[in-house]
Formats: sequence, structure tokens, C-alpha cells
Amino acid sequence: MSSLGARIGPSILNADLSQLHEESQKLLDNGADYLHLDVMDGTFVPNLTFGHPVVKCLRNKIKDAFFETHMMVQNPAQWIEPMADAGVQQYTFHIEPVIDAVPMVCRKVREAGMKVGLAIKPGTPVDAVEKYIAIADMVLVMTVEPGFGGQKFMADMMAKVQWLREHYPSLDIEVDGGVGLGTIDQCAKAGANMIVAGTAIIRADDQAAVIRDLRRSVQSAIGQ
Ligand SMILES: O=C(CO)[C@@H](O)[C@H](O)COP(=O)(O)O
Ligand SMILES: [Co+2]
Repeated sequence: MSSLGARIGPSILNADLSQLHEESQKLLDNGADYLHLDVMDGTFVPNLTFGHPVVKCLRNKIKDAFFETHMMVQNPAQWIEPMADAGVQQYTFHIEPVIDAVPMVCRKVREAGMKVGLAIKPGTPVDAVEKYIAIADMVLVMTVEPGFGGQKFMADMMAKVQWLREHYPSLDIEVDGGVGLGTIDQCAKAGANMIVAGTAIIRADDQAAVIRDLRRSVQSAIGQ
């Protein structure tokens, strides 16, 4: 994934998970650039989703899409090898539960052959992640409290995105939570280039049109 391309990665969290393969394939057929797979452990966040066995089954059905796992888990180091084995290409984990061990987790993710994404919750300041940017491929600025889809976009998170873009012009910056056609321009203007959207795409009558319009907004902001 090249730096600073506009990329749209739908979250399948609010899809019909009994139809995970079909829903995922539909998103890719409708123009998704990658799949954002939300993994929750019931401890770091008060919700449960799925783990590496389900991701592996999905990979067996979908051979060529880029899989990012958004690891909302208390112990991200625990799931690195199983997720790599399941065919994940980018392992995005929250720095909050491992704040003293971020370099070690990054190194293990890379040794397992995956890209490194560093995620921060709304209450985590951007300087908490800044010192690790050199050893990461992407920073995810959460625009809702992690744990659930369908929440309201937190516009005040745009200051973090803007700061990151000003200081790191070629960094991949992802936003996640409450992003849709009504909020994408704020994200794009602030400098996000990797866009996660769940409800806005999953519930759309015309998924392809929403994905196209999200991408256009980012492309026009970055002059692509
Ligand atoms: O990580 C999360 C929630 O914790 C997200 O990926 C959401 O699942 C995105 O869903 P919407 O907010 O776009 O509905
Ligand atoms: Co997510």
C-alpha cells in the first residue's frame, strides 16, 4: 500500500456476520481498497467480535484482498503469529494497553511479515504515538470510542489528524468511527488518507457510490 494514496477500507462490524464472506466480497466488488476487520476481546473494549480462526476462514475464500485487523485487545502481542498465519497484511493495535512495550510489539509484527498500524483512542494525545512513528507504517486516529459501530463522529479528533499531517507529510493516516458522506470532508481536509467506514457503507443502497464519493473527497484534498 503506497503512502498517501486515498484508500477506502470498509469495516464489516455492522454487516450480517453470518454472511461474512458474501458481505466482504460485495464490498470489494463495489470498490473497497482493503478490508478493515475489527477484532475485540471483551477486555480492552466492552464487546466481542471474532478472532484469527474466522479471519483465516475468510482468507481461504478471499485470496487477494488486503486485510487490516484493528486489534482492540488487551494483549496485542498474543495474536501476532496467529493473525499472520491467517493471512493478515496489516496489524493495527492500540498502544494504550502496551504503552511501555510498543517497540517490541512493532518489531514482532514486522518479523511476522505484517505492516504495523498504531491506533489511539480519543482520549490519547497524539504525542503518545509520535515517538513510534518511525517504526510504524500507519497511525489510526479513532474518531469514536472503540467498541461499537454506528457511533457519532468526534470532530474534535481532527486536530490530531491535522497535526500528524503537518508534521508527517507522507505518513498513512487512518480515521475510524462515524465516518460517512457527512463527515468525510472534515477527515480529508485534516489530512486522513485511509478511511474506515462501517455503517455508512454497509447500510447504503448503493455501496459503490458511497465508496467512490468517499475516495473522491480524499483524492481532491490530497490533489491525487
Ligand atoms: O473500530 C471500530 C469501532 O470500534 C470501527 O471500525 C467501527 O466499526 C466503524 O463503524 P462505523 O462507526 O463507521 O459505523
Ligand atoms: Co475499527
